[in-house]
Order: sequence, then C-alpha cells, then structure tokens
Amino acid sequence: MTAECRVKGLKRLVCIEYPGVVDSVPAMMSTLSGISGVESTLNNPNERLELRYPHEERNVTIDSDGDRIADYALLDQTDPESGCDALLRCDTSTKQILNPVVMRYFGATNQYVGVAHIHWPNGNKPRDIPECGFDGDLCPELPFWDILTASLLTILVKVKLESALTNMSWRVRWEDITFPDNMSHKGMEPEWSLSIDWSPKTNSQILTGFYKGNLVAIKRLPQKRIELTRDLLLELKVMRETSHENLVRFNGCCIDGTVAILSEFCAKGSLRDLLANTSLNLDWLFRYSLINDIISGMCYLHNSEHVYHGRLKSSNCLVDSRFCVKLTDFGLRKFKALAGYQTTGESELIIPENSSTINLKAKCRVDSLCEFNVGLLYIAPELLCKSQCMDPKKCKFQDYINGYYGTQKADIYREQPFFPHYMNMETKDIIKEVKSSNLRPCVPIDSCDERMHSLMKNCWSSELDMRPDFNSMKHEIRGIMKSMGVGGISAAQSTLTENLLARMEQYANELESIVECRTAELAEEKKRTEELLYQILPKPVADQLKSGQMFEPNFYDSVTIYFSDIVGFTSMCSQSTPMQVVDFLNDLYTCFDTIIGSYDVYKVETIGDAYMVVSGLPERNGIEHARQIAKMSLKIRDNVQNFVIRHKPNEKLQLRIGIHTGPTVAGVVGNIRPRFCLFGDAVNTASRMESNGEPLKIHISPSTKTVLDLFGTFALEPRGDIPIKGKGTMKTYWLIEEKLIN
Ligand SMILES: Nc1nc2c(ncn2[C@@H]2O[C@H](COP(=O)(O)OP(=O)(O)OP(=O)(O)O)[C@@H](O)[C@H]2O)c(=O)[nH]1
Ligand SMILES: [Mg+2]
Repeated sequence: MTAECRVKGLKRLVCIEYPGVVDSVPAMMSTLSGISGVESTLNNPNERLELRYPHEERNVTIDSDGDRIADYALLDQTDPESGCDALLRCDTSTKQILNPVVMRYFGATNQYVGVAHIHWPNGNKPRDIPECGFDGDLCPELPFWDILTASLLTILVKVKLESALTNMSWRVRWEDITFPDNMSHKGMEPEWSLSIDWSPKTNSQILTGFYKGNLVAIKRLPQKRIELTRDLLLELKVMRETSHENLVRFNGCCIDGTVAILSEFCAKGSLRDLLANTSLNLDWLFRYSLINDIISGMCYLHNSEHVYHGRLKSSNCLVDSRFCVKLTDFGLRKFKALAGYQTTGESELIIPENSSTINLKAKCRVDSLCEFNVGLLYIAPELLCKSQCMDPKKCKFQDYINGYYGTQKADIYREQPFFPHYMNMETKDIIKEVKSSNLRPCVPIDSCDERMHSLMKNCWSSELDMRPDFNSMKHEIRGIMKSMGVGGISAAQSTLTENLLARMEQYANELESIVECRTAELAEEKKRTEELLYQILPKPVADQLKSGQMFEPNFYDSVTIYFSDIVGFTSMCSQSTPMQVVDFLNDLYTCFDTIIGSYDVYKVETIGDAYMVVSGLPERNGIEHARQIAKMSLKIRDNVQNFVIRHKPNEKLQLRIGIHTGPTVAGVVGNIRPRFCLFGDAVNTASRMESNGEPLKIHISPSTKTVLDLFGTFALEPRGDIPIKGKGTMKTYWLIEEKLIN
C-alpha cells in the first residue's frame, strides 16, 4: 500500500539514508568480537573502518573519530499527478520511500553520481555561494558617507518617533466636549442619542457630543484615570496615524477624571442596525459593497501596525451617511485593558474553561439577550477554546473567521451568526457546541453565489491553512462583483464610484417609498387624532385651536339649551352596583348620542345622569335652534318610554326634560384639558326648567314657546304659573308633540 506523506513548509527535501546507530553499533560489536559473517577492513592510512553486511549491498564507513561517513540521496519530490511540491511518498507496508532518486553522494569516496534530471524550483539552480559570500566579504564595503547617512537617518527616525510620542494632540479635556443640548457634561448625565435616524428597531446607543465643532461618538471606559506609559503612547501614535476611508477617524482620548475614546460619528448606525431594518431592501449590489468596504478596512488593518482588529462584528461595522462601512473599536488594546474595558473582543475570548460559566452568568441574566454571549458568536472556535490571544497571527485568524462567521453571514442573511437555523438553541449552548462539536453556521448553498458560499465556508474551516487572508478575499470579492454585474449592474459599471452612486440612488428610492409609507401613516394618525379632538370640542373651535389661534369667547343672542335628568337616580345607584350603573348610563347615552346625531345640535357635556345639549352655537342657525332642540327632545322622550334598564327590566325610566331659549356666551376654558363651556343666565334657566319638570314630560320656558310658535308646528300645553327659584313666577308650557302638516 502506498501513502503520501505531506511535509510542511519544504519546497525540495534532501533525504538522508540513515541506517543509524541501531544498525551500526551491533555490527561493530560483532566485528570486534570476531563473529563470522560480518567483514571488516581497517583502511590505513585513512584509518577508516568499513563494515560489510552479508547479503546487503550497503557498507558502513566510520572515520577515525568514530563518526559515520554517510551517503546521501537527492529525491525528486514533485508529485507526478498534480505537479505539486513538498511531497514525500511512502509505501507504508514496506516503509520504503517511493520518490525517485535524482542524485547520489557517496561519503566514503566523496563522489556525486547523477541518476536523473533534477527539477529545480522555477527551473533555476540555486547559487553555491550567497551573493556577498557567507561572511559578506564578497561585496564592497560601504563607503564612509553611506554609513554616515544611514546613521543619521536612523537617528532622525528615532528623533521623529520620540517627538511623535510626545505629541499630545490626541489629548481631550472632558470639559471641552459639549453635549447635544449645549450643556457641559459637568454634574449631569448627557443625552444618549439613538444611533440610527430611520430605524425604530435599532438598539444601538452611543454617547455623542461635539468636540472642536465635530460630532463625535464617545466611548466611556470604567476607569477614572490612566497613567501614560511608552506602550500607551505608541498605541496612541498608531491610532493618530491610522487613516483609511473604511476606518473611523480617531479624534482623541480623555484620560483624566473621565476616561473616554472619541471617534468619528457614523450617522446610520451599525451594520447590525442596518440589517435589522427590514424595511430597507438590500440587493446584492448593496451587500457586496458593504462586504467590500469591510474587507478593504480589514486589509488596511492587517497590513498596518495594528496587525489585527480583534473585535470584528456587525456592531463594530458602522455605516456613515454615504452608506460607506467604517470599522470601529480597533486598536488601543492596552489602553482599553488598563481602562477596565471588558466586553466581547480579543481579551474576552480569554475565558478560561473553568471560569467561563461564572463570568457569563455574572454578566448576563437573560441568556438570549445577553450581548456578552452574543458577541462570542463572532469569535473563532479555536480561540473560544484557548485561553489567550497573544499570538498576533492567531488573532488575524480570528479576524478572518469573525469577518465571515459573523459579519459576512450577517450581510447575506440579515441575521446574527448561527441564526435562524439554531434559533431554538440558547446562545451559550451554541458556543458549547462550537467548541466541542465543530458546529458551524448553516448557510444554504442557494442563498448566494457559489464562489461566495465556498469563500464563506473556507473562512470558518477548522484547518487554519484553508482560511483565506483578507488580501485574497478582496480579490475574490471584486472578481465576483465584476463577473456577476450584481444587481443588474454590468461588470463595466461596477467601479467603486458607480457602485456608490448606484447605492445612493437606491437609498434615495428606498427613502422615497419609506417617506411615502410614513406620510400615509402620519395622515391616518392625524385623522384619528382629529376625530378624537372633534369629539371633545366643536369642530370650528378645534380647528381654530389646531391652527394655533385662541378661541375667543363668543356671545350668542339666542340659543336653545336642553337639560335632562333621571328622577330617582341617586336611590337607583344605592340599589345597584357601580358596574350596573355604568352599564345603564352607557346604554342610555349611546341611545341619546345616536338620536342627537340627526339634529343640528351640540352635546355640551354629561354630568352623572344629567345630559346637556345646545343648538345655535358655535355656528349660528337663526331661529332653527329651538325647532332642532324641540324635535330632538320629543324623539328622546319617545325612546325613553321604551328604554329597558338592563339590571331592572321591570322598572320604567323616569326622565325629566327642560328647555330654555336665551342669550349665552360660549368659550374654551383652561389650557390643560380645555373644555368648551356655556355661560349666562339662560343655562341656569334651562336647568331650572328641567328640575321643575315632571317625568317623561318636556318642560319649556316662555321664550322657547315664543320661538316655537313661529314655526306653528308644535303642540304645546300651558302648565300655568310656576315659582322658579331665583326667577320668581314663570308661565311655562309642556311640549306635547310635533304636528303633522299635510
Ligand atoms: N450611530 C452610531 N452608532 C455607533 C457609533 N459607534 C458605536 N455605535 C453603536 O453603539 C453601540 C455601542 O457600541 P460599543 O460600546 O462599542 O459596543 P459594541 O460595539 O456592541 O461592543 P464592543 O465594541 O466589543 O465593545 C453599538 O451598537 C454600536 O454599533 C457611531 O459612531 N454611530
Ligand atoms: Mg463597538
């Protein structure tokens, strides 16, 4: 049986045929002890001992120091099928190496014997001696001036570095930041702004303020003070010098009294918010643009002094007002650690196996809502298991997997990693499965381009060598974008500028439809509010108040006012439960409200069992008010005669009605819960008409009779002279019916 033995990291390999001590020592022993079968020769003057094995072709030669003079064979390691390098092929049963020998070297005779053609890497034979010799003596010595220039340059670089370190332009005084309502933060909590302006679903909150006229995002850290060290100054220098269109700009730090990091504010929130906003349609052009931005930012970081990001996840991919993704929360690792910053990120993957549960539990009460746990979903599995992320290379890998595990999957799916397919699992269980059983996010093959799918899968491969780096991802993604002409855009169009323009155009369209939709919702809401307002105030009054004007009290020289009241209501209340009374009044007033809807009247108010209606205001109607109120009263009286009290079906409702016509003033009183009220003696008189009336009869004043007589359609009956409190004697009438006119 043959097997292929992969040898890592070697292009061509020299293999030594090495029988080893195990072979040679017994042979020597047997020679010295004169055991037959093994021949030995002592080759003077070379003083070499040669051992010859029976039935074997190979000799073992040992020099005067007792060292074995070895033979070597050069093997060709080119795989005959794939043409790949660094393959050692063995027959596992015989343990024989199968690679063809291309050259042999015999140590005893110091001879090279070519056996076959040698395939040198790139077809070139390597040099025997390095260009400048093994000691550098083959190259001319540097002239004095060159050495001087080099030294001066080194000194200059050092001086520049030192001055860069002492440059404190990054330092911000907390008092110099102004908070949104133009108040200094001293002694008061600043406003937390909702980070996204068009998504009601966002949960991103970041402290914002103005520094030197710029709106900045402020990340406050737990410590109150940070002592500056050289390491921190180096970190701050790197941050100051970081500049890329896909990274947020660093604005500075506060280190005294309050420790905070200030960075460029991105208006549209994070990628997480963007994806959560389901009203925004993300087509493939848009998605690839977002991915492309992330990858560009990551490429810069990986090729810069930052080396890696370490906290790559969708909440750290911010979206600016031009829909360009900018990465945040990179760098300043030592600064953040000293300032006690502990959330998910490279330092938080440091969850020693035994203490992880305690940490997690302490941090989150509700697992599924726990940011800390959710953050772990973005972390590479091998780093979840390991305790430290000290090796930058490893952390780079974490970035790769973060980028695809979380961010890119999120781009495609608008979901957190592992959702929705593992929705029923608790986050901590998912993390456990990732650690123990190689669980990976589930992405259906047809959810995206095939190349994208395999790129994503490679990113979370458990073989680290399989994971692509960001530079190759950049090429791959650009290739996919170009060849696909995503979103109906042709390859030629997919330059970045056109991409951006298309993105803006799409956003404008989206925005238009969102605005349209919101406007319709607003109109609907306005209508509902208006209807509610018209139920509380007369329409002309409400309209006037709505337009911001005051409703001045108005004098009306003639209106008709109606009052009604239930006889024995108080005793009825004492015999009924409050709910029964409420049900009863509700039934009665629903009946009244339905009736008055057919007349030109306005219901002023109800006070307990009293019901007050007026006609002739706020819009004047000549003398029609008396007729409208009279007709309405007759209708109410007739309905009351047949009204059934729900909890006392056998009792008859005893309703008294009183009407009066006269001058009145109407106005709105109060600023809070404004009420439309009537003032004047006419109101009292109408009320007296009701209180001096009789059940199921309509008691009217002489002034109402006078107006009703003008119509000549109402049958009235004199009641006689009645003493009315505060008025003396009044000649009043009963309204009997409306006469039918042929
Ligand atoms: N709109 C807007 N939101 C921001 C900005 N910076 C951060 N945020 C959001 O504010 C929220 C809190 O941010 P962080 O305190 O950094 O927390 P995090 O990003 O969830 O986690 P870590 O970065 O690992 O600490 C996140 O949802 C961010 O997306 C910004 O400049 N603009
Ligand atoms: Mg963040």
